[in-house]
Amino acid sequence: MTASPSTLRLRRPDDWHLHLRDGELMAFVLPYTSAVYARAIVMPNLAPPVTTLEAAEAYRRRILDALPAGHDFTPLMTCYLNESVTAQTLEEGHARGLLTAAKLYPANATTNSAHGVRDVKAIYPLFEVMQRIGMPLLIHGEVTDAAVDIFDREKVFIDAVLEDIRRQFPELKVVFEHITTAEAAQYVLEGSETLAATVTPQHLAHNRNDMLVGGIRPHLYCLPILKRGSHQQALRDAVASGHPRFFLGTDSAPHLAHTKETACGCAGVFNAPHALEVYATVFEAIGALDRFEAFCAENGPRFYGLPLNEGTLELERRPCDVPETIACGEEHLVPFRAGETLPWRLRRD
Ligand SMILES: NC(=O)N[C@@H](CC(=O)O)C(=O)O
Ligand SMILES: [Zn+2]
Ligand SMILES: [Zn+2]
Repeated sequence: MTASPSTLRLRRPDDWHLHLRDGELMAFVLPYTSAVYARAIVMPNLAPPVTTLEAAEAYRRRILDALPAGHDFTPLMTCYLNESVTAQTLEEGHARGLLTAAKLYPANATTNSAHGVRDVKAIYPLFEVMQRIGMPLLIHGEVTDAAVDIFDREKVFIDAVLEDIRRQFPELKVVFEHITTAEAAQYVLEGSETLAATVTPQHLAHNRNDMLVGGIRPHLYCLPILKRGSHQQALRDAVASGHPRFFLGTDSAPHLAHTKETACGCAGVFNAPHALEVYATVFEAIGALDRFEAFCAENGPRFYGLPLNEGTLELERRPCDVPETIACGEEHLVPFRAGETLPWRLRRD
């Protein structure tokens, strides 16, 4: 590959961490993802959360029914773990191909996680089953103790919770989702082949100064919260290394603008419209364009044990203007990088 190519052709990517929401908002945001990605791991933190096969099947059907004509997209469904979920649900859902993975949210760690897990050890019997059947465990890795500083919650989670899960269930596939710290990157780099991580475009492109210096930018507020620049650099180093167990997961998490631009704003970045262009910009900035396709389209399916996608897409070196806002019915959404011009543009035929 030349040092500064004018186009990037890559295998069609997948998004291994996505919030599609439900109802009208889901129908509105879905095409941004389904136009680009062949598959996405669909997060189950609806209200109420997806904890049964009936709920997962009905949600999957609603997503498929909302797909625009001509979009070739497969939603990979997940189950929200808590004390109400049965081993039978996971086994049967996985055997039927309905449930690809299950998600651990520590109770109250993030948006719609009030029904999450209070005592992780109480669901160890479910991990036992998942390990046996080869069903990946996806983790929002933050402790929620009031005494732990918000900037330390991911780092503390590793020793307080994750390390014991890894020791007790070494063959359980674990995805440490949306990692934000040097400690998490290091933990995955040193881990066995059953441990992987997703990395978002916002955590690669930004640090907490971007969110807080010169005014507070609520559209960069997400969880886990952006960390200091040295952590951003560690994430960049991890993906630049080409390590096969780091892969694309946008964590696109739409919230209507008025719920973010308020005294107590929601956490979540709506990045589905231009996540791929931002990832490309970061990979170029760190001199890792030769690792870009594997990050987007190979490492994820290999970890999950799924086939690589067949099609390709192309990014062109042409200015791409991101709108300030995107109207959504009477409301609006503010996309990631609103009002900016990105150096890469996805070719949309
Ligand atoms: N990332 C976020 O800040 N928010 C996500 C939840 C999550 O992924 O933790 C959401 O559902 O809004
Ligand atoms: Zn999360
Ligand atoms: Zn998320």
